[in-house]
Amino acid sequence: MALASGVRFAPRALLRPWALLRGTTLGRTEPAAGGGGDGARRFGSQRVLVEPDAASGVAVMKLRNPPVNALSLELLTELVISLEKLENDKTFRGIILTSDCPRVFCAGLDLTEICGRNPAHCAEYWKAMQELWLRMYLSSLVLVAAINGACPAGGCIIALSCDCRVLADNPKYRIGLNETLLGIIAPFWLKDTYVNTIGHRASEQALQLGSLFPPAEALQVGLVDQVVPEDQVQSTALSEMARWLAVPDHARQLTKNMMRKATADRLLRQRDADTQNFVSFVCRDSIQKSLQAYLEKLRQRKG
Ligand SMILES: CCC/C=C/C(=O)SCCNC(=O)CCNC(=O)[C@H](O)C(C)(C)COP(=O)([O-])OP(=O)([O-])OC[C@H]1O[C@@H](n2cnc3c(N)ncnc32)[C@H](O)[C@@H]1OP(=O)([O-])[O-]
Repeated sequence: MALASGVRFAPRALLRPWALLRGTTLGRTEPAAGGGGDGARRFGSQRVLVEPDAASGVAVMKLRNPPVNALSLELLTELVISLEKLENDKTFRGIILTSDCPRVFCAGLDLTEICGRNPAHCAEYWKAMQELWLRMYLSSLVLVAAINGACPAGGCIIALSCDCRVLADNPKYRIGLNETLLGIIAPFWLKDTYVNTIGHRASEQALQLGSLFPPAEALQVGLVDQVVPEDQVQSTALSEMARWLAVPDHARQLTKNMMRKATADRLLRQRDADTQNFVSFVCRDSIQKSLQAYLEKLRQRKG
């Protein structure tokens, strides 16, 4: 992690994301609607669509893992690879992260990845979640979350890993860490991310209660930076991006690193132990039962 002026500090080779790819189509490049030169070409994978604009140095990254952008192992892996690709391309200075699925930004962990699975699978999955958080939290790029749908649990963490959040003003688009309501516990690094964003007391309360905040409350508590009408989420995210990009990269990057490094280092120091804790916890019979019941409730709710 070199910290010289302008040098990117995101940790490299924390994992080998390619090794996790199973049957994905990452790397596909296709002309964006409207055509154009290289700057208008979009690329991505089955579950992550990247629309780069070389002229502005900003790429829009869209999650598209229908129906609810649950963070499957494949989605986590494809996100890490897309992020790495943009980090390594000096053309880009910022990413706007948004959803391609209607009404949902991201439903959080894909519960089918940790329910009824063996410990080895849960461990592989958790490492991929850690990896994405580390990459996003320490990214040298400006990340703006354009939250155009519901944003619970792991979805909230993805948003909180960004530098700035714009939420659509729709009472159904609630955001927060609701883990306790599923009978599970946010690990320390999710808790730290929450505390770093909204402070200790508000986190203590919201984490225990599993609070999901509607837009006005999310703004009030500081979980998001702006709440705007749904049709203005993208344009507001672009304006926010311009504000962040007006700052010289090296000064902003080093400041970001100064603010976030201790939190990320805490996980880096105990990644294996954190994985073991997670696996032994979610593989307990009682937790598996809670997760199964929650999934069943979600499936029935649909009907
Ligand atoms: C400890 C670690 C920290 C992190 C913890 C977490 O993230 S824990 C995660 C905490 N996350 C939550 O508590 C969020 C739970 N989800 C929700 O609250 C809602 O789905 C919604 C508000 C996101 C969208 O509402 P909507 O009315 O637009 O959609 P809908 O409700 O009709 O669902 C459509 C389909 O998607 C399915 N499915 C949904 N979520 C998940 C999932 N996470 N996984 C897998 N599947 C999921 C659902 O079963 C249904 O499947 P079916 O029947 O088609 O086979």
